[in-house]
Amino acid sequence: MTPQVLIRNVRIYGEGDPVDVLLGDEQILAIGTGLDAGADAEVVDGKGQILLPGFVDLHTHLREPGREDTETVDSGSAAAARGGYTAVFAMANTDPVADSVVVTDHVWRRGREVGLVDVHPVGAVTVGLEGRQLAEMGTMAAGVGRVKMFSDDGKCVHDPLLMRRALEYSASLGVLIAQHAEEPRLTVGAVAHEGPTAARLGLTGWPRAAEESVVARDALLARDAGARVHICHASTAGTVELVRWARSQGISISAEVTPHHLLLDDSRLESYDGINRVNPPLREKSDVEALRRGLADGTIDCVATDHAPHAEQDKCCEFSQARPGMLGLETALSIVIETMVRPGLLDWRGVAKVMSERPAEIVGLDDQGRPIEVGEPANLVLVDPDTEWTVRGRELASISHNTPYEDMTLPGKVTTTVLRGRITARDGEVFPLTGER
Ligand SMILES: NC(=O)N[C@@H](CC(=O)O)C(=O)O
Ligand SMILES: [Zn+2]
Ligand SMILES: [Zn+2]
Repeated sequence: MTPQVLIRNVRIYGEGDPVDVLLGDEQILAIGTGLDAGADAEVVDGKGQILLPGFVDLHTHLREPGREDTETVDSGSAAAARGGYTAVFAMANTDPVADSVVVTDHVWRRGREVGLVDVHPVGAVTVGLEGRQLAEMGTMAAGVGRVKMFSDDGKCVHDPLLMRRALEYSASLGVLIAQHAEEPRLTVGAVAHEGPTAARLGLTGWPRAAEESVVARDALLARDAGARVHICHASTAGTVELVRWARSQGISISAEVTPHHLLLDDSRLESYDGINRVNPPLREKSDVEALRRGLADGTIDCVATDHAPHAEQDKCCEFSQARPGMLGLETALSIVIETMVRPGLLDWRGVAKVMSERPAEIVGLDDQGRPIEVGEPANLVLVDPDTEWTVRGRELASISHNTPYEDMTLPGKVTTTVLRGRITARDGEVFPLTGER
């Protein structure tokens, strides 16, 4: 049995008067004032803080197996717990690729052993992410890891016939296909957003149409297959418009935006620092604005980090040689506060929606993103909205340090994360089930 946790004087969703919340045995036991806990209960002072459902990340790269020098299930889980996450989806572009139940079950088991966050493996859509042959989605879905989401992320499933078949299978299996929308013929050698900045800097451009053409195509394929499609890391104003249109047609489409696409634009590239290289690339201010508005009005369903750890030698090199990707798990909430809450585009209910409820719904997790009520699973995060902190890559829990926010002072901090009634992170310290960190 999990020892009880009593959170005192906290405002649920940042609304109403402060209350006490008693957690025990995986569930919320009581909500009220002046609650009493057992003698061995852990008491957390929630004064001035906000209680939200634990965050769910549909897009995380944990690099295990294959690049354990850059991140592992262990280190990535620590980053997730510190960032307020209670569930993450670990992308399939590992080495070996997660295109078989052996790999997906391994990732799931490692996650359970570490116990800091529920690590849900994402299965590859095609064998080896090569885009030629469908992977055994059904076998992965039936494994102990119960794969619920499939993606070739890192690469686009660009063959329309294969994508169509994948969508058809996914509909019958009841799983989700997440597409990295990138028409590869339009992005040969591309390293930066195609626009005035890339032209001036002499960087090969990645046009918006490379993303948007695949979003449009996949919306139509999903319509015809009677399937759902999820768009990874939406980065352009046009993608927001296309998702809006598709939904108005009754098409089952969902989309995520990353924190970095909500905050940063391609003016960052002036320094030629590889830290700013990411797929899809940082776009223009007008795209950032459209993505924020799209997230605020629900056209974009959720925030997903695309946490992409890379080794120093793979980032600290010529811009065009740098690997694309940025850390995101520990900074996501602060970026959402900075870009959405502070400007008045989202309230705390809205944060709960885009960081927890919608992602859980999209992928069909029934124990996450739940209302904060008695009897519901105790997967929760406690947030101090009034504090500020300065990001230092070396102080993050990830093995890699490639944060684009180095030395930036950001608002808001996760103080405590609770998974099934057990504290997984508190004031930056993490509490794994295994002692081998
Ligand atoms: N986002 C990135 O720039 N990189 C991701 C792959 C991906 O999400 O496309 C990675 O695996 O490093
Ligand atoms: Zn991607
Ligand atoms: Zn990714």
